[in-house]
Amino acid sequence: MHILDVTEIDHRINPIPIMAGSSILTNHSLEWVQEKGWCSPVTVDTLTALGYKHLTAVQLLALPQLLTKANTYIHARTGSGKTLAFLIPALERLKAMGFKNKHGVGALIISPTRELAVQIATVLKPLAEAFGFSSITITGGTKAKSICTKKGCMFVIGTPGRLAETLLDEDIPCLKVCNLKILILDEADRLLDDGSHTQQLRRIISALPKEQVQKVLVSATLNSKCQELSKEIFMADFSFITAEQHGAFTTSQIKQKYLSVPARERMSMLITVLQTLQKKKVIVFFNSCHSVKFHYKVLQEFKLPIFYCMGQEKQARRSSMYSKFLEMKRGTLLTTGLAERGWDIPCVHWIIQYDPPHKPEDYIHRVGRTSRGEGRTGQALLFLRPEECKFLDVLRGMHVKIDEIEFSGDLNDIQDKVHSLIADNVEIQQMGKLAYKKFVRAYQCHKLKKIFNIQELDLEEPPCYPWRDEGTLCHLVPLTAVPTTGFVLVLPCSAVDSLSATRSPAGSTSWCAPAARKSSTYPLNSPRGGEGLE
Ligand SMILES: Nc1ncnc2c1ncn2[C@@H]1O[C@H](COP(=O)(O)OP(=O)(O)OP(=O)(O)O)[C@@H](O)[C@H]1O
Repeated sequence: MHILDVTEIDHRINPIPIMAGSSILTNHSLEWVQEKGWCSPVTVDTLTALGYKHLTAVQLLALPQLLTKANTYIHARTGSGKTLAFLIPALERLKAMGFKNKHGVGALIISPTRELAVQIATVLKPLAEAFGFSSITITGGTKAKSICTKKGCMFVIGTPGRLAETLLDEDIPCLKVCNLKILILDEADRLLDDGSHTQQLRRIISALPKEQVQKVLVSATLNSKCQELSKEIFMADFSFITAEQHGAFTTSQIKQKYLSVPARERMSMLITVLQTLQKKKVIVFFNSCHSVKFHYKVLQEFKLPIFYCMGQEKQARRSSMYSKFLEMKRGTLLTTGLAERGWDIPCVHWIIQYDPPHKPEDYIHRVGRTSRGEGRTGQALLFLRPEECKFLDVLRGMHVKIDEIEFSGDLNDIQDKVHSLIADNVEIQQMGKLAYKKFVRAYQCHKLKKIFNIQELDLEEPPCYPWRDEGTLCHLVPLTAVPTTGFVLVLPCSAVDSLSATRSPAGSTSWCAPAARKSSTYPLNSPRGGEGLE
């Protein structure tokens, strides 16, 4: 396989293209690209009207490469302009071959989430209109009738499940794919890593022509597993282009930090951090929807400017929360893996990973939601329990530069407030129990089991939520290992009976207020000279 990287642009294109420092842009103007014959005046005029002047490195690499019709993997760090890198050549190729709306679908773009599909459609819209090309988006909830417009469907963008259903539906004849020329998988590793997506992808591919379709797979993290699987699914060879000379996955403009916080202090620490960042635009990642809801409920009580958006909720609410956050100047969004990939939300100042990412690649995509485009900066904060700090070695192995941050301050007041809030509110208790079950389940299924090992969690402290119950932790550890002091505990009778120190007088399911706990004070300065929160 031929691997073309950014150093090779220097041979192909003079002068050396990359702008100084951490810029994602090249020195090459749109006019220069047009003179090379790589794009038409209509592309240049439209992009210029939108405020673009130069191509980014990945765009400069992808354009001549994709015009050759070769099957290609496109790799470049998060926020470096991969969307236009695959859209511009697709438009140019269809134009060059005289593809018309009447020929049916010319380019099919698949994305793992609805939000990302809509985002790609938004980037495509002005360009497609300028070319006179039609485009439609097919995601969960799209009605078959609305698909067949008079304008046609030259570009189709969608999510795997709904696309598979629609393309295989013979009652929707306007979606003619027999002339398809280009198939693009955005966030390809996510699409190929997920069993249900892969199944839908296979169904889609079965409906496409076997010959003539150029396949383009795009991601900031194209691992070898994804490359092997794609070769098997498509039965094709690929070229690999990367805009990263030193294997970087994220821009150096993201200041990445971590906090080592014992389990019992995590919630108070999160509240403290969010109180400090009230005037910033922040995304906080959790590992389950139940965890998002539980933390939302608790954080609301601290009058923080928060809201949530996650996968398992009605599309209308999800879309409205997404649009709201898009427009906001400040505020905190609590979310799950839904927002991990591709979201191009302007001016996000901070990314907080409260629950560890499921895979190292997810870390890269999560922090990549800040510092996007040219000249933008941002910060990322990873919460780790002390026993999880081995994860830092994995990140550093992926060229992630991450420093420790420490706080000064006493968390006791907030901790007391959280405990009494939970003790007084049955609804929050129930939400917390569910969240805790999901947390344990997610932890058990973690891809990096040697690091995120449920058996190695500090069982003297509650792992994440201030209680455990028989259905979750007690089957994982001998009951004797369950601590009897230092946390709020809700246990069913059987478990409570064996924990005399926490037994309620009635002997029924009990709620025990926190007993004496260690107080913790965080020194002001980071040992490695890191900064505090800004
Ligand atoms: N040539 C360009 N000049 C200036 N800004 C650009 C250019 N191309 C793209 N951008 C901006 O860069 C930002 C990130 O682009 P895009 O969403 O395509 O990134 P990406 O590489 O797909 O990121 P991710 O891997 O996170 O999905 C967008 O806000 C976009 O407007």
